[in-house]
Amino acid sequence: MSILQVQDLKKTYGKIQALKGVSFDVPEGSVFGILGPNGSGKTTMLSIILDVLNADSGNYSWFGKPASPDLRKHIGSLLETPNFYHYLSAVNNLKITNSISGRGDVAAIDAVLQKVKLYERRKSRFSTYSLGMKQRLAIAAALLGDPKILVLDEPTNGLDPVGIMEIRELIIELSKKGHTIIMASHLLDEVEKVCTHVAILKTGTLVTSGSVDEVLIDEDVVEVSASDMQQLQSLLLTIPGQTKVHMAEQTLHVHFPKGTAKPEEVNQFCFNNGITLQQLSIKKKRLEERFFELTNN
Ligand SMILES: Nc1ncnc2c1ncn2[C@@H]1O[C@H](COP(=O)(O)OP(=O)(O)OP(=O)(O)O)[C@@H](O)[C@H]1O
Repeated sequence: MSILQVQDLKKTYGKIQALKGVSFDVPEGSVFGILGPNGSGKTTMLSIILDVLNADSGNYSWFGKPASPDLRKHIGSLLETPNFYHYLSAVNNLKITNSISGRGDVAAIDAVLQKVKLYERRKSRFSTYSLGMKQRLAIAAALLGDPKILVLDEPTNGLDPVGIMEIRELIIELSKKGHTIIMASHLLDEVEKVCTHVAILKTGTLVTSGSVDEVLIDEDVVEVSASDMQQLQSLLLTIPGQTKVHMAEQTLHVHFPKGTAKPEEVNQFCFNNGITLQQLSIKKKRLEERFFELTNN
């Protein structure tokens, strides 16, 4: 079931077309990454689906219904880092957040601090926290009221590798606990590690969306090597069905249309033609490689 359906959203700022008719669906339970180079429209998209900004046209629905204040209670969000009080503890900061937003109750504060693994440090001043802990507190604030959905804009921005890893683990943990997470990011390696689905934007246009596997696998690539690489390359150019053969570092990549490569047939073909393969594997594309292919960036 789709938790969010976005249909043909358009938004301009003066002469700038930030979104040029973007549509995609976010499946329930997914960790959905919205990716794109700087200025591609990620923040504009998140601001519209959170009702912070009005679209010029198009629509979106949460749980199959148009946005409403009641539905909004099921969505926690983190668009900008909240202004926490430096001299107050996590607990007291969240009490203030709670009294302003009316989300959750004071009793829920301990629970959200446990979820983001700040419970042990709940009484320490905010000023003593690492950047990663500060970001986890911001996510705790978004979790008040136990929303089914979390919308996060660049949740690892400005963090060091340890902070990034903490947020990654937290997102995976929250997903396991049943939250659907929608996050904008430009850290492709991180997205590949945490996201189940992605939408890729380029200058306001959706380039592709779907499960990470669907987006990554646009063709099959078999990676092979043998003692005589020149001879192998000449032979592979004659194998039925291949669309491209090229040398990549120490191996040869043989491309086939999606879903058609059969490694055992490649092996048999080489063997029948007098070549014993030293290596044979299906090559999986990295999200980074696919992203650059799709956005030409
Ligand atoms: N308030 C605004 N006024 C004018 N132009 C804007 C405004 N906000 C965004 N834009 C422009 O709209 C386009 C999309 O911006 P947006 O911030 O949505 O992209 P983004 O993908 O989130 O970028 P980044 O990764 O740099 O945060 C950009 O060209 C940006 O300059």
